[in-house]
Amino acid sequence: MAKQANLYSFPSVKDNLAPALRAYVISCQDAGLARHNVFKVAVSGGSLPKTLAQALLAPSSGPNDEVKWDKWEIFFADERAVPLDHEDSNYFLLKQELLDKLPAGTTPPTVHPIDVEYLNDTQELADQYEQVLVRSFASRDSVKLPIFDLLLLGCGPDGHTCSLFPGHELLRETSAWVAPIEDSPKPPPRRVTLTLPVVTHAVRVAFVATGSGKKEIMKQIFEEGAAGGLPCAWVNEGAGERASWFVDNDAVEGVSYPRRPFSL
Ligand SMILES: O=C1O[C@H](COP(=O)(O)O)[C@@H](O)[C@H](O)[C@H]1O
Repeated sequence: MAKQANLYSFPSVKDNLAPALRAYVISCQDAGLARHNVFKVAVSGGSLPKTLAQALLAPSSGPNDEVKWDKWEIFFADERAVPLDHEDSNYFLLKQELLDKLPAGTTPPTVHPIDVEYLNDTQELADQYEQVLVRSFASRDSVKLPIFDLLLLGCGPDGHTCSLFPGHELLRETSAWVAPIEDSPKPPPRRVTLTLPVVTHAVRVAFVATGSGKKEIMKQIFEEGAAGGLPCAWVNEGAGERASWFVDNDAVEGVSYPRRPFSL
């Protein structure tokens, strides 16, 4: 049986969670660079970019603590079908919180936003984004699934992750890498998302969830497991010990699940 997802809980986001997340991301980066000289990562929107910025914009403490931005290839775990300068855009959020704040003189990462030419047709938008993945991860004929070095994901208060929502038929998608959704229960309704098989096949999956507003859903995810039907729990089941949760104590207060002391 696959080992369980790791749950790391910290008293403070700024002082404990962010530094641990930074160490974790850098270790995934270094492993990716050792494998193929590039770090392929996909990121969520929502509350994640802000915490990620706290982690990654901190000054480096030495040669083993360097974010090698020029080697990063950044994709979006999900995206809303809106222009890239729209306040609902996950790209816009990441740009505002993180990309625009990289220190002067940094060679920027390669970033892959959606192609806004296809905003009126979410199937085409998803197909075009899948082609972006095909070009980056080799031809679709020769790879069954793209294997990201790391996925950095959020967890909604309903247990959704990416734009994979509880009870939605998209959870049954087995062949597409990127899928459209026209009826997201959380606005805006029209989006594209990585599919569950892509998520569970990543080398590493890191969730970030903070605040007492996540407490009830964390209980369901960790106490009921995949049987509870929540997308985040399905990722935990599919990825096993390759999944790690970076949460604050407020988010998991009263949750019965073993916490691990954070170490790499
Ligand atoms: O709609 C979305 O929500 C989730 C969760 O957001 P959070 O604010 O509760 O962290 C996010 O991960 C996803 O990328 C986004 O499109």
